[in-house]
Amino acid sequence: MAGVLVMGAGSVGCFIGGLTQLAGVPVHFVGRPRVLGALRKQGLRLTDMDGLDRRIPALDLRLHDEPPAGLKPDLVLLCVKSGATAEAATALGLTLPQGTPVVSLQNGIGNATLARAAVPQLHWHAGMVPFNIAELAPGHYHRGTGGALAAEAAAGDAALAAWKTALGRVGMGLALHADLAPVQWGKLLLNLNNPVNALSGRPLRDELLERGYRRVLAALQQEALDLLDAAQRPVAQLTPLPPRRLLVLLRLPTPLFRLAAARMLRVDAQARSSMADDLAHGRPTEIDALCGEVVRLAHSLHRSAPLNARMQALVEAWPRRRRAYSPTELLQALGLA
Ligand SMILES: NC(=O)C1=CN([C@@H]2O[C@H](COP(=O)(O)OP(=O)(O)OC[C@H]3O[C@@H](n4cnc5c(N)ncnc54)[C@H](OP(=O)(O)O)[C@@H]3O)[C@@H](O)[C@H]2O)C=CC1
Ligand SMILES: CC(C)(CO)C(=O)C(=O)O
Repeated sequence: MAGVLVMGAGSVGCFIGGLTQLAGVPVHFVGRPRVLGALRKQGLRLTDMDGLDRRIPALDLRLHDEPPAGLKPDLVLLCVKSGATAEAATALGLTLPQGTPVVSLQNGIGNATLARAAVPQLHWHAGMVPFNIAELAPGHYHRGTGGALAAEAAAGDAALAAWKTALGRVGMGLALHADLAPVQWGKLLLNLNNPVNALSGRPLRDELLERGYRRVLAALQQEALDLLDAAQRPVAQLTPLPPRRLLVLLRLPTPLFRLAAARMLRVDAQARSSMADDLAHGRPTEIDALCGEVVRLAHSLHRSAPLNARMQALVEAWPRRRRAYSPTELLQALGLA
């Protein structure tokens, strides 16, 4: 591949862009001063739970504060948070040649569709990142859970196939799907844990070891699954258990859950959801792209999604509260106690 452009050098952009560069592909990173400043000072360090520890010196990083004019990348990775999609897509549309492929590596269902509507001259692909990436220190990004990337691509798509080959050289999987919607909904079900994790104030592993938080997650997922069934939308299985059986697992008493969910608990002790980072830094969250998407699905069926709607309201009210919810408080706040 001649080159990849990362739009939004944050946790996902730096980690996946960095891996792509380690695979021998020239990568350009577009980001904001906080991250670019750190990368200029100390370069990029990538680590993971499986023992990866690689550095890219600052001198070898191509860093930009906006998409560089005249660049013709083979592929663009859109890695901004959902609320920044329209602005980032517009900036890409102003500089990139018509038809440039862009993969949205964002959570939620609608980012690629939104970007396509705003900038139809680029070739938008939905994508999915299954694992957690944390910024452990300025310029240091760490993968704390496992899984392979996924993206939507027609058979024979040259840009995505070349990226898949490149990622394979550094041990990262990329599954290509003709239709990514079932995978995106499967991921959204898992991301319904983001607000639970963010409001718990705890790392993912500690939060998942509290039955009260797991009961909240199971209730949010069950509401979403019932709606997906009613809408006849298929959901891909992204965990060892199918989504409905996962509900049973989540509701088990903790000693049983600990035994039965050993793979799910293979999470770095300090890993937190991306929404926990947003609350900690006072940034807007992606709650509307997660619980909000479930509420919109309900409305499309002339139904309601009261638990997801309530969870969205709790996250939106966080700036007025700023105190973590205990498992009992969260169950009560959702009317589940
Ligand atoms: N982190 C994770 O573990 C995972 C995240 N995801 C998803 O990936 C997406 C990205 O998340 P994440 O990497 O955590 O987010 P980050 O906030 O870490 O990274 C996004 C970066 O993009 C920057 N940015 C925003 N707009 C622009 C722009 N127009 N030009 C250049 N830079 C811009 C942001 O700056 P600023 O903050 O100043 O706006 C920020 O530094 C989200 O949809 C998230 O849900 C999916 C799976 C795992
Ligand atoms: C990887 C996962 C599910 C977990 O935290 C995530 O997508 C996020 O943090 O946004």
